[in-house]
Amino acid sequence: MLTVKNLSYRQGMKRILSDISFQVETGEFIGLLGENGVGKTTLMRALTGLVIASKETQISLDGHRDWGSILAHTAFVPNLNWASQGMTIWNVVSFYQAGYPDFNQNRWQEIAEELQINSKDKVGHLSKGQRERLVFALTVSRDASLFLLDEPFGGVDVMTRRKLLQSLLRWLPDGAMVLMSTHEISEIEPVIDRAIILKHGCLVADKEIEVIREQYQMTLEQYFMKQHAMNRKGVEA
Ligand SMILES: Nc1ncnc2c1ncn2[C@@H]1O[C@H](COP(=O)(O)OP(=O)(O)OP(=O)(O)O)[C@@H](O)[C@H]1O
Repeated sequence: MLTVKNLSYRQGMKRILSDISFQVETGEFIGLLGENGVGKTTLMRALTGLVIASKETQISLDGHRDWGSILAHTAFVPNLNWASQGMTIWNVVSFYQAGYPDFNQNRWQEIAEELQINSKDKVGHLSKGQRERLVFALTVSRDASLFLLDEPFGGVDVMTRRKLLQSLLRWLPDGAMVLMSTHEISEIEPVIDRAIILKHGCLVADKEIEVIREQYQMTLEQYFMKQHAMNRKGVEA
């Protein structure tokens, strides 16, 4: 289980994340939604210690509170900036494999084949979409407990995106927790269990999809638009 309590983050004078608390149960797939700049990426970076959250913040993953254990069980590839342009994908994978003992070679091969990732290609020669596919494949190839997927399919064409979402459920290890940010709300709806919505750096909604559909009789997109229309006091603006 992932528990996040009172997560806040400031950059200089600017408050980016304010007092965010939520839990992810074992096996849950969470959609992290919000407009551009609300703090989705920053939240994921804070969960991996890449940005230092305020001292009140408490994060625990499967009972672990120290960063060493949290990172060992969390799969997150924020970007490929660490790889030099001249490295081949094969080099990148070897590097990654050496750094993560839970790297699942069989899964990597299956994903790489499905995504038509050619291990001989150089990182510097990849298109935006191809880089995203590689980041996605590296992330999902780990036998981690928590998977942080930050807009994994932004530059990927719509047909591949849909196929990947379905395959993702098959590829993930049993009991895996997923936090995935996306702007493709209707595409993510069929696969997620719960939606967390951020607005102005605050968590404004944390709802199960079943509740949104059955109790509120809304699609996720309708629910998202409704949250978007609310002002800070929870009244429709
Ligand atoms: N490198 C940076 N330098 C300064 N401010 C930044 C930087 N990166 C992000 N921010 C600020 O942090 C806030 C949150 O950004 P973040 O990237 O987490 O948002 P996001 O919800 O992931 O956005 P998007 O949907 O556009 O990817 C933004 O409003 C931005 O002003």
